[in-house]
Amino acid sequence: MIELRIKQTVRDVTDFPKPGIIFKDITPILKDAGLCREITAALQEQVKEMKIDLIAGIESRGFLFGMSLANLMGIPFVPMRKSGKLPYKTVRQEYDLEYGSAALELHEDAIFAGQRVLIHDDLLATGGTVVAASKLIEKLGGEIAGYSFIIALDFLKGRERLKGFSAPVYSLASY
Ligand SMILES: O=P(O)(O)OC[C@H]1O[C@H](OP(=O)(O)OP(=O)(O)O)[C@H](O)[C@@H]1O
Ligand SMILES: Nc1ncnc2[nH]cnc12
Repeated sequence: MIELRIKQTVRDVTDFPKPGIIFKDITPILKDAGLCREITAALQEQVKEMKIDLIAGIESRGFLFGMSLANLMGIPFVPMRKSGKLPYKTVRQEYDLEYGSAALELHEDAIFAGQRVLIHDDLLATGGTVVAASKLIEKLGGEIAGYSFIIALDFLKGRERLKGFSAPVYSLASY
């Protein structure tokens, strides 16, 4: 079962990047090409009945499987990046993290009004990042079709923060 494979492979790193945080390190997954293929296929299986025009992936770990998934589905991928990284005109949203604060940006021509967007990230924790990503998509007139994560830290209540966006939330492994 994919959830068990993911949990057996992810590495817990205590006190990173700050004391008290147990960091879910997905880099061991990336070394297992077979598991990466299975994860991408499982992510696709969860959303295959949905109408999705494009996938928006969140820097940096959301790029890894977000791009693979978009490629498998034959649809575009757009990167949502941390402050100051995108070269063209952007829309911007500040947010708080489990361990700090940051801002996300998106090229203003990345999404057209009415396009249905699947937001992908590796991990849902407090939901601060993905709420900021959702606001960026709505600023450009996009519709949020759903949310796709590999891991959800359910004890941090990120799903509850996403309720206001009325879109399904999928994950492959929950803690
Ligand atoms: O639900 P939240 O509490 O907002 O946390 C989840 C976010 O935190 C991590 O990213 P991070 O900001 O550490 O950046 P990285 O992907 O570049 O490592 C993770 O990849 C998510 O994007
Ligand atoms: N505990 C955690 N592990 C990995 N990424 C995270 N992003 C936010 N919290 C995290």
